[in-house]
Amino acid sequence: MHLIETRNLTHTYNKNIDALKNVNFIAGRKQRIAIIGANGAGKSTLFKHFNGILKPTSGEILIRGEPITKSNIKEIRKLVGIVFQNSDDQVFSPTVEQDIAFGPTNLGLDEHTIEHRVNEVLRILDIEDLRNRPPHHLSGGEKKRVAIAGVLAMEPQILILDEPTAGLDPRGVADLTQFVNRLPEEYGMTVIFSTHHIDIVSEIADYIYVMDKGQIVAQGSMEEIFTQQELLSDLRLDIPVLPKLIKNLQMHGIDIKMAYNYESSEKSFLKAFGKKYD
Ligand SMILES: Nc1ncnc2c1ncn2[C@@H]1O[C@H](COP(=O)(O)OP(=O)(O)OP(=O)(O)O)[C@@H](O)[C@H]1O
Repeated sequence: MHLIETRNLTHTYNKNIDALKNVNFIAGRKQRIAIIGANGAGKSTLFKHFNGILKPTSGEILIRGEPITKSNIKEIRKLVGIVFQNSDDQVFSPTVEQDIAFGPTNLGLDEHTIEHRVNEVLRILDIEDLRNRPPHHLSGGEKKRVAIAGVLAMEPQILILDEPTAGLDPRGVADLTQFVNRLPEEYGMTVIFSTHHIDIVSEIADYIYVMDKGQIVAQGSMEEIFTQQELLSDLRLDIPVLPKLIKNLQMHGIDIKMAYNYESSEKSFLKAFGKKYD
């Protein structure tokens, strides 16, 4: 049984905008899945089906093998946490601490557990210094971290991040990359994220879906996706800078092994230049 499965999921807005067309998507335990696609491809619409915010026009969405119904929607929202693109809509309490406590409080947890969870996510996201600040006065990147903390405090099994790096500074992007990479092993979570920041895809994802005009047009490992440069370019997408550079070097006759993320590229470069990697 898959954690999330969609079968020919189709969504039409206002009876005339086909935002999703026959989408077949699968997410398993402890996966890190990237969904890439140009503006309007349907990424956010797909996410809104994962916890029942939207209902399919046709087709199915199954969470742990079951369709979303009135009787299980509360349980499903505990299981699937979504951080939306616009963090403004997700932070609203007088202080950051209260804001993060909102979800766990709604789950009916006791005070001690709530306090523990709030402290834990403030630490994980390195925002302890924001604890007593009003969230609506925070910067965009700070708000984003608070929004992620609020969802994480509910300890979802599946974390959905809609463009998580939008508005983050370079250090924020690096921190987020590191943080997301730890979630599957340390917390057993599955992470599904969309992004226009292609270089983080190669640092985080172990599986990629490519969307265009409401459809999944390609899916696979980094190697399977990033070797399709022409398709990506036709869809207004790109490949990460490191494999692009390595490919150019190979075309200039340099004997260097293809790699996709920073760590494996470093190994490839050191080997190509006759240096030992330790
Ligand atoms: N509430 C809505 N009502 C009508 N049309 C909508 C609504 N939300 C999205 N759409 C349309 O559905 C299509 C898919 O939009 P969606 O937001 O899912 O794309 P996206 O891939 O997340 O885009 P982006 O990268 O710009 O965030 C677009 O054509 C969009 O204009």
